[in-house]
Formats: sequence, C-alpha cells, structure tokens
Amino acid sequence: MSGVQVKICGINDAEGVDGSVRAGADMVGFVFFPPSARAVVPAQAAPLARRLPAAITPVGLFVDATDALIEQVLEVVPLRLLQLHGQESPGRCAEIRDHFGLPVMKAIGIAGEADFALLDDYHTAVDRFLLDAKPPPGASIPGGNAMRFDWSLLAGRSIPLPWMLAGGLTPVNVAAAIRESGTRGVDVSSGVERTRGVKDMVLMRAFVNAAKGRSSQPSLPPAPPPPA
Ligand SMILES: O=C(O)c1ccccc1NCC(=O)[C@H](O)[C@H](O)COP(=O)(O)O
Repeated sequence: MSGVQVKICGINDAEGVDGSVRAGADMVGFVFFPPSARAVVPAQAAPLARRLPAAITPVGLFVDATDALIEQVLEVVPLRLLQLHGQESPGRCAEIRDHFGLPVMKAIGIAGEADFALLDDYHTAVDRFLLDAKPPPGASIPGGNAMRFDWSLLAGRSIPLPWMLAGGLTPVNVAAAIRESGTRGVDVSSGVERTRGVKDMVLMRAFVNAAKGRSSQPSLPPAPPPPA
C-alpha cells in the first residue's frame, strides 16, 4: 500500500495544518464554500497554506465558484490544485484551468455503473478526478458527508486520469477501500473529525498510517536501565 497519496480536506486552523504535516499527509484541502462548517475565508487560509512545507500540496475546494471568488482566494492563498466539487461543466472546468493556470481535480459523484460515463466527458478538461459518494438527498453540502459508495465498482477499471477515492473513509476502513478499489490516492474529511469541522490529530495520524500501510502502534518508551 505504500505510495498511496493522502489528502486531508477541510483544514481550518493551525492545529489542523500541523497535525496533517505530522501525520504525513501529501495534500491539504481548504474549503472555500461558505455554507460549509469547514469553510475558511481567504485571509484565514493564507497563513495556513503558507505554514505547509513545500512537499505538501495546498488544495482549494470550490463549489460552482465565480472567477471573482477564485481570484480573491488566489491573490493571498498559494494554492497548487483546484478541486471543483459542484456542478461545473467540462467547459467551465477547462475555462478555470486555463484562466488560473492551475491543475484542476473534478469531483465526480459515483452511485453506480452509469456514473462512469461522465469521466469521458471531463477527461480532457481536467487533470485529476476525485471519485466521491453522491450526497444524500437534502444534504446542505455536496461533499464531506461521510457517505461511502461501493468501492468494488472501481476494481480493475481503467480511469483515464490520475484519481483519488473519497467518501466515508476512516482509519478503520481505508486499507480495505484501497485494496478493493485499487486506488493510489485517498481523500478524507469527516472520518478524521471529532465533530463536524473539528479535526482530530490522533485520527489523522491513524488514517495516514493505515492508508500508507504503516503501523499505528505508538513507539514504546525506552526500557528502564538495569538496577545498579
Ligand atoms: O467538506 C465540506 O464541507 C465540503 C463542502 C462542499 C463540497 C465538498 C466538501 N467536502 C469534500 C471533501 O471533504 C472530500 O473531498 C470528500 O468529499 C470526502 O468527504 P468525507 O466523506 O467527509 O470524508
């Protein structure tokens, strides 16, 4: 399982940034969607993104955002990947990618076989896919709902771009999700939270360890010296 990339999404404070770094995440996501409990404003996200070491990719999550919002964010937040999590069409994705000169990861909701047809529509307009569960009916946000889908739909399937698996992943199920889906990247938000919007450092570390196939056992204290 080593070599699996891990993105932790919905980071909104310095503790979450430092916890993600210590846990060994590869990407950290900031939500620029005001209705979300995890949302950040540009002035809040700027110092958080700057706190990340260069090896960790800061990702901006947008939902049907206007150019003006993305511009306002990019003026102060050094994002390196744009995650589009709304109803953006392939044309809109390509426009955002060209206009802002940043790679785009498009979230695609998967509930069944038929949803994979969308990948053909988007694959020349974006750089990566995030294959996520569809939100439950009536959900107030289109992602980050701790919903999973049937990972076996992905087994052995050829996806035309690099992709990550998302939706209802936790420290307990992520290893099985990787095994069953064959993914090389996972994205988590709810599964590493104490309460909605509040990340838990122990869960983040356990998640990254499980995704990367590392032991989560705390290291033992040194043995006491022999009696004199
Ligand atoms: O997290 C949000 O608040 C959010 C709001 C609007 C669109 C997407 C959102 N989150 C997406 C994610 O955090 C992840 O990319 C993914 O959907 C996994 O979420 P979870 O099931 O909570 O692990």
